Amino acid sequence: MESNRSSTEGRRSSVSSEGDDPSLDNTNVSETGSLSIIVLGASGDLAKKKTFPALFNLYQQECLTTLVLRITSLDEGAAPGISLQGTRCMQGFLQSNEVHIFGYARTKISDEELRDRIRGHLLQSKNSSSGSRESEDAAKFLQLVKYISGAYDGEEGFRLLDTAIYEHEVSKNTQDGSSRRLFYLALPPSVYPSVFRMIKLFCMNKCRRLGRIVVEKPFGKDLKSAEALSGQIGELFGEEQIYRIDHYLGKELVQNLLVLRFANRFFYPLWNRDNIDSIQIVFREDFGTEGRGGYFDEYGIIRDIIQNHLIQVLCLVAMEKPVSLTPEHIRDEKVKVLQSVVPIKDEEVVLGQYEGYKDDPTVPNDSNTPTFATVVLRIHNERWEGVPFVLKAGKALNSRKAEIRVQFKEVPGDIFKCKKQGRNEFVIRLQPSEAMYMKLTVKQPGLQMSTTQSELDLSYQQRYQGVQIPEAYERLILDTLVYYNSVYFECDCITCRKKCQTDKFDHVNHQEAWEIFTPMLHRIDDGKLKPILYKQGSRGPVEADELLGKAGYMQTHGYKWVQPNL
Ligand SMILES: NC(=O)C1=CN([C@@H]2O[C@H](COP(=O)(O)OP(=O)(O)OC[C@H]3O[C@@H](n4cnc5c(N)ncnc54)[C@H](OP(=O)(O)O)[C@@H]3O)[C@@H](O)[C@H]2O)C=CC1
Ligand SMILES: O=C1O[C@H](COP(=O)(O)O)[C@@H](O)[C@H](O)[C@H]1O
Repeated sequence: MESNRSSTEGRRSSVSSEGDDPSLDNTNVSETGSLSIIVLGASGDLAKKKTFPALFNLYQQECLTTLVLRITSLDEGAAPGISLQGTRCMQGFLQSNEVHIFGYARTKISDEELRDRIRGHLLQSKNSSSGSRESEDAAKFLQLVKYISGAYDGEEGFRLLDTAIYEHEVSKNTQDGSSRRLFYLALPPSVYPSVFRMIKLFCMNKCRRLGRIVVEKPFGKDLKSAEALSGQIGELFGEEQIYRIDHYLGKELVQNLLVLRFANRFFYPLWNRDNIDSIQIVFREDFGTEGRGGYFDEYGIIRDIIQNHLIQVLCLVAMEKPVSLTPEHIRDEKVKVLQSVVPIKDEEVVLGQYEGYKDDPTVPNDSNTPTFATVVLRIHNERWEGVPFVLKAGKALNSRKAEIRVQFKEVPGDIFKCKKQGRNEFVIRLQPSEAMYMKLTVKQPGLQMSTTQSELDLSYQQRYQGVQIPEAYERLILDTLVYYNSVYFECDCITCRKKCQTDKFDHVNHQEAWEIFTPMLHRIDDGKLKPILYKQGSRGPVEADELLGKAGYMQTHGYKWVQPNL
């Protein structure tokens, strides 16, 4: 222990004295070193519900892949070595012989207590038929998890963390400088600045290219703080080391949006102001802040969901066709959309706060924080002038759902009087039960000539039976790891490096998104815009439905989409 510690400190002092020596940015270093994933904020909600389960799934997929490959190789008489190597390069998921996971937070708990907190969440999303193998895998996975307690702004904790990581690296015989460290900040952004500094000072390994930082949304609290945060992180780390995650971009049906819009002829002529009357992008949750009051009250629903998740979806729905699928080209088009959004009017905003929100001891009694918001955005460009984009997000509502609802205009000169059946709608259900369905008017089957509302339905569970749709965070974390392991890494030119990054990391447009929301957020922070109380388990304030009506949305009465049975 003593010798490890002193060697860590020796290493550290040489790092700090070398400062920004370009030789540290050694792009030729081997990619074979041990991998340490450090989850900061390991005691929290994101870590237990999403980060650790995603890591577990990646860990498990590696086990399964290896197994399947062996069988395939034997059956086909292929050389097993080649197949295995090929898969490792392509997928490179978490290899138990080289990965270690470190949780870090202030809460004083033991390794075992952290494992107990996580265990149930690892198995929650799994189907019970493979129960005992899952539990065995979970037990093995949890043995890779170690916990270190410390402050976010104190040297001591980060030195302990560095020592623990270093011990792991030494145990894997990793050449100094070739170890990989991925720091995942599952923390409220208010602590990012000190955490960035501590990581840089005490935990960043020698080879700059092999140290990565993953940061969560919201990146800042408004335009000014986001710019300040960018400046702080930019002084300490290279842009290629930073991954800004928006997990909505990793959801299957969000990933599908570009394909849907730009690989299908159907949508081309219809996707514009001549045909579309309104677009809603909706996020609903049927639970409240549940122990996250300390984080949530500082941010509120607009910073938590609308400024990032829903605005990213809006960009993909509204943008023009990018020149190609490279992240730069996609970002260029997204930025144009954001820059075309006109300032939000107070009369096109409804805020809500659910009754009982302030019962959380971490929420102040006079909190003005919205837990619900409906905001109408207007895009001033040739395609969308006059079409309201209604963004709606709420906690403690009557259901959990995220969807995009595109409502078309009425048929001109309607000879069937089908107005009463409702307008055509195209709905993309992001979750739960991924689906796309088109609500349309058809002849009621039978002898008489009457019309009814029906749907063309693509329900994923039914259409893609047996296909396991990955959780958003699996994709995202895998991307950061593929960036480490990828065969593309052989060529280090910037274009090849970027190949392995899809557009799930939002480097640019958070600033434009903050520009849209900052004035309204400041009015809320100053108490000039106030939330209306709504009952838990309701649809939110009735004023929000009224605003939707004013924006032109027409509800189809008597129609309800029923998820098809298998
Ligand atoms: N929860 C979710 O489902 C998702 C969350 N996110 C993002 O992840 C980040 C973390 O969210 P989440 O895990 O839900 O939040 P939590 O409130 O659970 O906070 C995470 C951890 O951070 C520490 N912490 C909390 N508040 C403070 C504070 N004011 N100062 C210092 N440390 C604090 C606590 O650890 P300790 O006290 O032990 O140090 C806590 O366990 C946020 O940016 C959020 O937007 C993104 C997607 C989904
Ligand atoms: O980013 C966040 O997302 C979750 C909801 O994520 P989902 O993938 O389950 O829809 C939300 O609960 C949380 O408040 C927010 O920070």
